[in-house]
Amino acid sequence: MTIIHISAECYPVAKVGGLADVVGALPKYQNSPEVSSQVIMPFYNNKFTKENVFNTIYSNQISLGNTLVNFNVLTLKENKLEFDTFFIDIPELLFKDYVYSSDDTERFLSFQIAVLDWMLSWEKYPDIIHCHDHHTGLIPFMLQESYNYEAFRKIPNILTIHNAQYQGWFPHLKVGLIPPFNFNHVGLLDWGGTINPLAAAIKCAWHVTTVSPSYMEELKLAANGLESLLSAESDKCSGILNGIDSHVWNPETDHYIIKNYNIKTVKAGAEANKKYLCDTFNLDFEKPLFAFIGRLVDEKGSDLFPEVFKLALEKNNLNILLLGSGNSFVEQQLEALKKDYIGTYNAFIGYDEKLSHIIYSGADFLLMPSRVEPCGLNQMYALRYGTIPIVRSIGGLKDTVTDISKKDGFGICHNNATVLEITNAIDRGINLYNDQPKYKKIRKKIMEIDHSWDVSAEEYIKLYNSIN
Ligand SMILES: Nc1ncnc2c1ncn2[C@@H]1O[C@H](COP(=O)(O)OP(=O)(O)O[C@H]2O[C@H](CO)[C@@H](O)[C@H](O)[C@H]2O)[C@@H](O)[C@H]1O
Repeated sequence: MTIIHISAECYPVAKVGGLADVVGALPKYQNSPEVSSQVIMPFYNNKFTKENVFNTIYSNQISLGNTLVNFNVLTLKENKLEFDTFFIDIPELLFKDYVYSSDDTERFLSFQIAVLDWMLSWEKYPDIIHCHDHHTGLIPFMLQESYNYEAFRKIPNILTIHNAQYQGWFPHLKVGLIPPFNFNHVGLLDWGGTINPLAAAIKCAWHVTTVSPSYMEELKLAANGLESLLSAESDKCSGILNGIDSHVWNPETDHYIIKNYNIKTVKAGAEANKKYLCDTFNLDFEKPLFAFIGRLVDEKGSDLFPEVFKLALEKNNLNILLLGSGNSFVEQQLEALKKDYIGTYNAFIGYDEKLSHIIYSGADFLLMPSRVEPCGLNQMYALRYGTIPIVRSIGGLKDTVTDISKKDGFGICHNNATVLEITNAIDRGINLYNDQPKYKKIRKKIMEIDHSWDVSAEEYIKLYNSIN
């Protein structure tokens, strides 16, 4: 079976968030003697593409409306990834030092057309086409409706929704950019009077998955306008929980962290990493360290942090360290807080993969007060590194973290994303930290939880077989 994943991000080539982690791991775990799982993604102008050498295996032109656009398909000369990866190089549109921008309609539409045009030249077509998020959401529509791609009509295709907040909307005025199709079916592109690639994919894909079972149920109630569509299509929808790449995210071998450790050596290992963080960010080693890593957007509850942090830091019994970027007003507030709590608070506004690994290993608690969390990978990384997650019970967080008050519980959960509930949850964390025997027992227990991709990758294979 040949599976083609089509995505805007893939770790370690290009990462903005969790989409990259999933697309960079799932194919590895799907590959077997019977299965070849491959990735097609855009060719960006970034660190990875600068540091690697590529071969051009195909060149052609696509029509984007009336404009002819040149594209190349590239492969790595020396592929160190554990799956075949193909890069669509469209010099004037995709080859930028960013992944997303304001002209994404043209950028990702040209990417999707180039992928399908190139696939037409293949001797053997793939068995499954697996699309990720709205950037590839017009592919299920084009496979079903575009005259150019009639040869692909029988290939089962899947859409995975990593985040339904973003839908890729663009006005009907631009419909001419999409390759010719039966215009009687133009309604398939529409949702609420505009072209909505995510909605089109939900309508046309053979099956739709979300990255956790709870998120699928929640989307039927709140999906940024797509609730009724997801309810109507629910027969072909299901949730499959993400896994983590337990080779990349392994405290025993992680080359980013200061000291490696396993379940037996976690005390010394976690302490060495915490010490590094305290020295680097001027924090107090003796106090528990609460951390946040992620995009500073409302979905993650980050707008609540300035108030939450002030209230918590006033008590002077903890440290807080934040790594993230996003909303500039929140960024400014978090920066401004630094001068008031020197010695117990710090924030690194930006993106830093290495630092994120050190934080997962050196922090005592990881905060995730998300308003929306389709799956969430951070809590699973935290568990593997022995850092106790403090989460709002929503989406994938609800599916992966059980409160310590329950039988076999190991995390701290709260029901609402409010300042009061988050500060209460932090207080519960401090109480747990002060009970060191209990804290250490839980730390060992969470490191044993297995969230590797093995189970979920198999679930996807079963799904492909069922729709084939
Ligand atoms: N400033 C920074 N510096 C370094 N690393 C940073 C960083 N900000 C974020 N990261 C990293 O990016 C990843 C974020 O993963 P998430 O699952 O939390 O996020 P995201 O919301 O992007 O993904 C969406 O897709 C994923 C995958 O399906 C779902 O789990 C999730 O719920 C959904 O919102 C983690 O690897 C994290 O360490």
